Parts: sequence; structure tokens; C-alpha cells
Amino acid sequence: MIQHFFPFYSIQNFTFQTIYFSNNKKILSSLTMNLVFDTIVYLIVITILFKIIKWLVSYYQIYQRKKNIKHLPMLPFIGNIHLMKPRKELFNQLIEIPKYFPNEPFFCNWIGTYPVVIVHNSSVIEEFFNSSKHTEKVWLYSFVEDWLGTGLLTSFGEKWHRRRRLLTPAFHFEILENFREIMNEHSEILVQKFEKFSHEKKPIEIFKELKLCTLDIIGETAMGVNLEAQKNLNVEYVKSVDRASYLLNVRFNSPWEWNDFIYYNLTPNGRQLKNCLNILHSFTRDVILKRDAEFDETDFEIKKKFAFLDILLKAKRQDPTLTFQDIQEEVDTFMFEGHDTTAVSLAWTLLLLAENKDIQEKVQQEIDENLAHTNKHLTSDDLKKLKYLECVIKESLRLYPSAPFIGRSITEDCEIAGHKFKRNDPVLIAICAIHRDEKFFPDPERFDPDRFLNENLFSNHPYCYIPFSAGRRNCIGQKFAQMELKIVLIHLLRKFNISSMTRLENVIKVSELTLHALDDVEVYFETRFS
Ligand code: HEM
Repeated sequence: MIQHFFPFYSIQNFTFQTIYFSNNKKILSSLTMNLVFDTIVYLIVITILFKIIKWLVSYYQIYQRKKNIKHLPMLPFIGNIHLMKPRKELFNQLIEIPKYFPNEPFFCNWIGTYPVVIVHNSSVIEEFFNSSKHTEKVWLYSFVEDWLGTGLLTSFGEKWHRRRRLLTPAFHFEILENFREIMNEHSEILVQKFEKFSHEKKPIEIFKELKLCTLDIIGETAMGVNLEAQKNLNVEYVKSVDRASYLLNVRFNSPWEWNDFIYYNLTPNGRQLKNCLNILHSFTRDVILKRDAEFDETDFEIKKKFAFLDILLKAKRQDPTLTFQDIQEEVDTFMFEGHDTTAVSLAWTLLLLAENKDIQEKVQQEIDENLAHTNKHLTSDDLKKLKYLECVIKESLRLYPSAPFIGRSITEDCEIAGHKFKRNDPVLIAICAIHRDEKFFPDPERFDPDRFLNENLFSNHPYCYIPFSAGRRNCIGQKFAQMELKIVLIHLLRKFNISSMTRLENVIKVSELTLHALDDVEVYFETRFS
């Protein structure tokens, strides 16, 4: 045993034993084995020591570079982990921490020995939004790559640039107009569903129901497939979208799930996610191949009824280097980015209106006055008239931005606000904290849509309100989302009065890929006119 820890011991032994037992081959070979074993152990110990020293040196260098950035009290090697609250309280904490550093452009959160700079002040945001630098996403986004590949959300550099150029025309106003009908149809189904609950005086778990509606809308607009999620069809795909979104959200805040090998091979969550991803990928692959086989370009031009997928299939005919794999990445990206973000935003808006009855009545009055109690499908002119509703949506996205944090990776060594950054340093932009800056939004926790009636207050600062991010990597689906939010809300508000037994301050908010509620939130929808 002893020689396993002290390899030289066995080398001395070896010399002694070689002299006295040299003609005993068995003993000699066992001694050789011992020597080999000891050498291996010796090398392993040296390598581990070397790695530890390298790691300590790198930690020391990073610490020297980042120590001047303000942070909460930290412990060596632990950083700020001991101060971080559990998942249930994390969102509130992340909104509170920036208040300790009101005059700083950013602060540092040390996850063990790993510093993450969190930007909570719009003063330095320009560095990230106003130039072509720092447009790469932080490594945490690699978790969603298993689902989305390197589509528009996760790609960078030349690939991102080509895709963005290809897809931007798909969000042109005229094309979005084609999707208005789809949004109207699925909103009507939602209203019919809620009417049943209303007659039975039963509450509705809104996050779940709204997700099914927005999934139906994005399914038909992105893939041209009516998923009928609201009618409980395509159950396997719909369940997998929901489960995969949930598992990714959990993984995001659970460092013990970050290692790919351990996660996918040794944890139940990882195995479940792998299963869901297989179902999701094979569904979208089948849809793409079927749609490609039936694709008719003249149909596309004349009927003007098409999905985002058709735009990609048309592009493939002009540019054969665009593969089915590339198309699948973008379709999966739209399915992922285009449903949860809008669903949570609708849910927070309804909860805010349920709690602020005066504001709810004001929106309903605007709808009644402008749309004259009809149940007709909404036109783009209808949508333009409802200015107060627009303010309500904006204010709701201020308090509860669907993407509360976005991550960037520094693309080249640089200095920002007097601090040195190195390539690949991670930075999180805390949209939820930026939106609570008292300089621009006095009494920031108050739900006050009127602040958006007078946007002069903050219009001279382009980055103090950024629910859709800003600059080159802003949300490509912004106009689509705004139209969808308005249409669904009008359908609901012209039909129902909304109330909730749960106060918003008691709803536990979880800040992961999207800002959602930890538990079910029930809301009552009472029919306004029979
Ligand atoms: C209320 C609804 C929405 C909100 C608040 C929202 C917010 C955002 C934000 C903050 C980003 C930047 C993400 C980052 O840098 O990590 C983003 C990117 C993106 N969003 Fe949205 N989004 C919404 C709806 C949508 C919809 C409906 C679609 C698709 C139809 C969509 C597609 C995308 C895509 C593809 C990107 C990546 C753009 C790029 O990097 O070039 N989003 N969104």
C-alpha cells in the first residue's frame, strides 16, 4: 500500500529485489507491474497538482481583473453562492441586488470562482446594442442548442448574419397581415373555451391555457400546421414542447445539471429531455419534408396564404446550399421563441388587469367605443385605434419582461466603463432591473400604463425600455408578438370581466428562460354581455 503513495519507495525496493531475486522471473514481473502502476499514480498526482495550480493562477488573474467591479460580500472559492436565494425567491432577489449599486454601471455575481457581470443600468447598454461587437450569446444558450441547433437565436457571426438577412423580410408588415386571421381564429377558440368555464363559474389556470393558444398560433404561422393544442390534439408534440421548455428552464438555474454527459446519461431530467427532443425533431422534420413535397410556388404568390416555413422552402429553391437541417433549426427556433414568450406576457397582463380593476375598465371602455360590441374578426385598423391597450401591454412588459435576462459573450478584449473585459467574459443584461430604474420610471413597482402616454419622459434614452432587446440582435418577432398580444387580449377583454383571488405579490415569479409563475395561477372570467 505504502508504495502507492510514495513511488520512490518501490523503486528502491526494486533495486534491492533485483539483486537478490534476479533469477525469480515471477517476482520480477510483479515488481515491474508495481513500478508501472506507481509511475501512473505519480503522473496522475502531478497532473492533478498541475491543474490545481493552473486553476488557482487563473482564478487569481480573473479575481485581479474583476475585483474592482462592485459585488456583494464574497467568500474565497464560494463567491456569492452562499448569498443566493432558492429558485422561489431568486427573481425578487435579482431585482433587489441592483439597488445596492445604484451608481454603478454593472455589478459582479461570483458563482464560485466564475464571475458573471450583470448590467442593471442603461448607461452602458450602448456598448452591447449600438455596435457590431459583443453580439455572441453567452455559453448558457448552448443548452437550448440541443433543441434549436444554431438557428437565429443561438448562432453568431456570418451564419447569424445570413439567416437574419434571409428571415427579416418574413416579418414585413404585409406578410404579418396574412397571419392576423390565424390569430383571430385561435383567439376565438380560446374565448369559447373560457366561456364554458365562465358558465360553470370555475377558475382557469391561465399560464397553461394561454400557452396552448399561442402554440396553436405559432404552429400554424411557422409551420402551416394546425396543432389544435387547445382541442387536445397532437398531444405528443404539444406535451413534448411543454415538457422540454420546463426542463430547459429548470436546467438553466441548476448548475449540477450543466455537464452534458452527466445530464443526458445519468439524470432522469436529462433522459426525459432527450426523449422529448427526439419527438420534437422528428415532428418538425416530417412537417418540413411533407410541406416541401407539396410546395407550389404559384400557390405561394397567388393565394398569399403561407407559413414562415414556405418562405424558407422558397429560399431553398433559389439557394440549394440551404439544407433541410438549416430550415429545421429556424422552424424549431420560431416554435420555441414564438410561444412561451407571448403566453407569459399575456398571462402577466391579465393578472395585472385582474388586480387593477379601474385600468381593466378603461381598456374595456376603449374597446367598446372603438369596436362597438361586435364579435367580428379584428382588422389592422381596429388594432391601430386602441392606444390605451398598447400602453397597458407596454407597461406589463416593463414590469414582467418575458425574457428578464439576456446573455452576451464579450467578443474581443476591451474596456467598458473603466473596467477591463477579456474575450469570452460572460455578461448578463438584466432587462427586469433596467426597467425599474427610478430615473426613467418613478415609483417603478406601480402598474401605471399612463407613463407610456407621455413617452418623452424616456424616449431620449433608447435603451431604458428594452423588452424585445435592442440593436442588431433584437427580437425579430417583435411586431408579430405585439399584434398577437393585442388580438388575444381584445378577444378576451371584450367578452369577459377578469378577476383573481391571488394577489400578484403572492405569485411566485421564476426567472429562467422566460419569466413565469412557479405554481398554477387561477383567474375567473365572467361573461360581460350574454
Ligand atoms: C412578448 C413576446 C416576445 C418577447 C418579449 C420577446 C423578446 C425577445 C428578446 C428579449 C430577444 C433577445 C434574446 C437574446 O438576445 O437572447 C428575442 C430574440 C428573438 N425572438 Fe423574441 N420575443 C417575443 C416573441 C417572439 C416571437 C413571437 C417570435 C417568433 C415569431 C420571436 C422570435 C425571436 C427570435 C428568432 C429571436 C432571435 C433574434 C436574433 O438573435 O437575431 N420572439 N426575443
